[in-house]
Amino acid sequence: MTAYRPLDEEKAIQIAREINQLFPENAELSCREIGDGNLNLVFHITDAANGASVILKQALPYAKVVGESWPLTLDRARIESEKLMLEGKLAPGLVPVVYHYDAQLALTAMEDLSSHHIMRRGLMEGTRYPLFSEHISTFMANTLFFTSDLGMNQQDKKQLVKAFINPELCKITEDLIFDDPYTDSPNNSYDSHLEDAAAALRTDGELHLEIALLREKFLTQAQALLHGDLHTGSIFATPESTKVIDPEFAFYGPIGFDVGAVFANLLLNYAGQVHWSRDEQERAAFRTYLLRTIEEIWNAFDSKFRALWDQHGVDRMASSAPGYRELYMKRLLQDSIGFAGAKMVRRIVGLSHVADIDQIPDAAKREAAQRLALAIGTALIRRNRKANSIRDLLEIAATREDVHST
Ligand SMILES: Nc1ncnc2c1ncn2[C@@H]1O[C@H](COP(=O)(O)OP(=O)(O)O)[C@@H](O)[C@H]1O
Ligand SMILES: CSC[C@H]1O[C@H](OP(=O)(O)O)[C@H](O)[C@@H]1O
Repeated sequence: MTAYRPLDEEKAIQIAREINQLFPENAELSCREIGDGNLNLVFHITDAANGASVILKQALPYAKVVGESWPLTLDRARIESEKLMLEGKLAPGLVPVVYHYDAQLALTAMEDLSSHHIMRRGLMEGTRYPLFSEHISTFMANTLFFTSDLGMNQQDKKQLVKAFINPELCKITEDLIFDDPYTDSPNNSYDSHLEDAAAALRTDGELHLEIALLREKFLTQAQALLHGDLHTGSIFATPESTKVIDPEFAFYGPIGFDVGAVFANLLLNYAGQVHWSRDEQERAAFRTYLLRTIEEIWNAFDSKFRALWDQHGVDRMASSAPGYRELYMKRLLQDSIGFAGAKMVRRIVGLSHVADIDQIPDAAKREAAQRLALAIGTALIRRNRKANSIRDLLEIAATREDVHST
């Protein structure tokens, strides 16, 4: 049995050689550590002879972004590999293939997706993804419906809840999204020009009530097996293809948390367009594209989820009680809007930010993007329980304006 040890590039090559059938015995392999996320090591290994390649992802026993002072369970590597394999069955073609999982090394060998781009980067460069709404709505409808009490055996579901208990990673979300931004937490991090906006978040009782309710949902509602961190940095895309990676935050939670994550990250890019677009015309066009994408995602998700319910629903009461389905879908929409808002706010004042905003070099433009993201995020949080349609979200985004400080 191999004991756990963090790999370096040389050791990663050795491990790749030991994994059956990844590479021919005498292959000349090269390796680069390419991890740019907050938590893990990611090794890209290539065979010089034919360009064949593989990704080895290894969990560290602490959060990489903070260091050894923030210990973190290695079990997240098991959760990630098992979730990826389940997603591969429920949403074929929309996740990388898992070749191998090593529990001792907390390591997953998976398909190399370097032919794709991280979607966050693509959006920052102005790339459009015409099939994204189709793909991500299928991914979410299939993975969420078939792991919920609506779409799977309810006794088996309880076993899945147990297998995906993920307390340490849930605690990160509970703190970073549903607590820190609303108090004077040492985890928070924001530009000094935002002090007034950050202070306002700490004293806004109406906002705190909505966040407390969303937090309660996140803590208690085992509705479906979530990806748990479905942001555009966890999506590889080309105009033709979409692949979702990095489900180490997976657990049984409220469906709107995944849907809201997608909305939030498209809206963070929307705010960042104050810089990423070349001129006002391009900005308006790209923002229209982003809002249209959100609308398409919701509409496609809603109709695919309902169709799965029609064809594969297992819960007699849920399928037959008059008005239940309408209420269920309306609550999903409201939750998605609320969680989207919470996820936007945390990326501006909390511990971990997004490149769409942080990599804006000009301070005045960055501030405009940050304030726009906060204005949209807080408005979504306030609206969530009153929302009736995806148009509520679109109207909120479209009517908040860029505010330049200079
Ligand atoms: N299957 C893959 N194929 C190619 N590159 C990958 C793959 N998985 C991860 N990466 C690269 O590693 C980076 C970090 O991966 P990610 O899973 O997001 O790590 P973390 O869990 O630390 O956030 C990604 O942004 C991407 O550049
Ligand atoms: C200390 S973890 C902060 C943050 O990082 C995770 O993102 P990723 O794994 O994609 O880098 C997650 O969003 C956490 O909230």
